[in-house]
Amino acid sequence: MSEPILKVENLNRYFGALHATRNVSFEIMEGEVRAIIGPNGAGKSTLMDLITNRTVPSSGKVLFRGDDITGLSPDKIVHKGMTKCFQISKLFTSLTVYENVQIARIEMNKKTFSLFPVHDRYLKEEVKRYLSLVGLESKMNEVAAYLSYGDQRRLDIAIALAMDPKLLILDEPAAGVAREEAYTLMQLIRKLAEERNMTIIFIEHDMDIVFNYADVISVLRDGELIASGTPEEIKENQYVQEAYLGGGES
Ligand SMILES: Nc1ncnc2c1ncn2[C@@H]1O[C@H](COP(=O)(O)OP(=O)(O)OP(=O)(O)O)[C@@H](O)[C@H]1O
Repeated sequence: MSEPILKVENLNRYFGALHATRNVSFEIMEGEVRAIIGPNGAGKSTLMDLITNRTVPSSGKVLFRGDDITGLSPDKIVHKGMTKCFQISKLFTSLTVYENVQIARIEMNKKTFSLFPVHDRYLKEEVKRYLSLVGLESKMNEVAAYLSYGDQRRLDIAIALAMDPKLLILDEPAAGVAREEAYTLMQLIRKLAEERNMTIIFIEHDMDIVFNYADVISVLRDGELIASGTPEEIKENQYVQEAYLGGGES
């Protein structure tokens, strides 16, 4: 961890009269695993949509790897190295596991090396490599629709990895999977982050996952960033204690 890979400066977003993101500023260091927490409607998804420019900010800036990416198309942002998983599943459920990653990789290669088409054999090796990173190589010929939900999430991660992200944004990685599987997925995500020096931002409601797997936690309330710190620091935060840890109960 050295340089900030992402800087968010005074981001605001209004939906009519609703101030959904209030002057949010923060930095994320390269290689960091950052959790974003906050109650329903706090503005977590809106903030991620502003960072990936799926929602245009009312004011403020997003800097990624030193470049101002505010207003850049989501597609161009992916090619700069920022990918988001899980919000809208990109899986083609009637295709195989292999084909799903192959399509993502062909798309990525097309835009990156348009003058030099990638050789079939090389592409096959690449796809297998992404599948082995998430433990799905042995299931590569299975149809995506028939995978377990946990394996579909792994496939979603493999597709995201095929975009070669420097920053991977995950929307509730633990949602909808059994506790064991949630921990396994988070261990996988952390391992990938460490091995590939990838930065992770994840939105999560499950505090066990958040406190076990984040390096830094940011807390949103009513669109405002009210605290950022290590799990130990955030555990001491009065609002977090009251809202999440039962500290406010009499
Ligand atoms: N497109 C939109 N139009 C109008 N209001 C919106 C829109 N998107 C979000 N909002 C509002 O902005 C506020 C923040 O919503 P957001 O979905 O970002 O919260 P969240 O923290 O992600 O919530 P959750 O945990 O329930 O997903 C909410 O009051 C929501 O109703």
